[in-house]
Amino acid sequence: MNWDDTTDESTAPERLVAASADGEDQAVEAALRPKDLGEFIGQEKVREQLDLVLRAARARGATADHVLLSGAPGLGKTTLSMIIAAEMEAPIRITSGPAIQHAGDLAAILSSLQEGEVLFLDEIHRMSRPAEEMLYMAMEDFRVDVIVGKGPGATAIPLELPPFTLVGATTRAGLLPPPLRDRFGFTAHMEFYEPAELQRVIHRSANLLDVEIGAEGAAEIAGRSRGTPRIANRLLRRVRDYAQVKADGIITRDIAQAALKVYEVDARGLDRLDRGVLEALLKLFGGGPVGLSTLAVAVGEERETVEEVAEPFLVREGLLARTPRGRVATPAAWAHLGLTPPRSTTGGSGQQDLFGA
Ligand SMILES: Nc1ncnc2c1ncn2[C@@H]1O[C@H](COP(=O)(O)OP(=O)(O)OP(=O)(O)O)[C@@H](O)[C@H]1O
Repeated sequence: MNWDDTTDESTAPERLVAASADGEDQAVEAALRPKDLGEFIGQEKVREQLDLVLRAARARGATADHVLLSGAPGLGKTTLSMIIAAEMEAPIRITSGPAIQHAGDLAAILSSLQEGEVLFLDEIHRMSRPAEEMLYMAMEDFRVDVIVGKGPGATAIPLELPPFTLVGATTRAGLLPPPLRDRFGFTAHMEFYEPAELQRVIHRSANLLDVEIGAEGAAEIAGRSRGTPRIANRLLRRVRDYAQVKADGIITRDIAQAALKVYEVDARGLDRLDRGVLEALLKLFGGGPVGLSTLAVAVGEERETVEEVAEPFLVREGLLARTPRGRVATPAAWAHLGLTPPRSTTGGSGQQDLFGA
């Protein structure tokens, strides 16, 4: 089982609230992708800046500058790369860092690009080192040196490339070596979406999927979508199923609530795993501090699952804090689970207070 919420796109997530794409998402997403910047919801600053970059390039009759998109999975990086190509009326080639293991793989792709083509390189931080170094020269001088032969007899044959636009995407901009980061003319950081923006995403998708949904139903789904359009679209599809089977197909607030109860996604977007971690922290350890390993044993999960899958969202939501003494629940966590903190627990800072230590 792989519940990786952050980087590994190769395995299907089994959680409804996972931000990475599963097989069904991939099939449906193509139909739901906004096709131009006007249709792209939210990310106002990124849209405005990108619009300027693309318009200016078009006016000059030039290829657009290389673009780096950073942000969590499911926020729209692939979608934006396709929009860049569409706005530049250019073809697009899509690949990913892990798919490029050798510099030769990259050379083959680069040398077959057409003039002005957009090359979308997802998970660019996972490319191999030699490929990365080849990319530096390709981005800057539109040239690569292809090495022919091995050992002392090896020779470098320079190969001219047509001008192209590289759109790199990464969930971890901090992992990119500065020489690579510096070669992008435009860098955009994508933020999590506000509930009102997700509501618009849901209405748009419902329209495309021919699903009837009220404003309150959309708000209910938006609030549980963890700031991520991909999750919003996935929850919408599951709620649609419920509405079809249990009601007249129309998504109201009551239907959305009842459906998401069945799927165990709570009002804040926490699923069974997230709630299990919080409940253990509160009920078994009085809100902490408790060590990660102990917490993991208590919920019957691997350390890594708790640390990498459940905790990032709990921390982002301000429900859990990682402190040097261990994991600690915040007052918001007690409130969310409807529990009363032990009297002497101030700000969730813990067991020590509780036992007068
Ligand atoms: N701003 C947006 N407006 C409307 N729909 C959006 C928006 N951003 C993303 N989506 C929808 O969310 C889904 C996921 O988007 P996309 O595949 O572009 O995310 P991503 O950031 O590339 O994810 P990953 O990093 O996992 O590849 C798509 O189906 C797309 O339709």
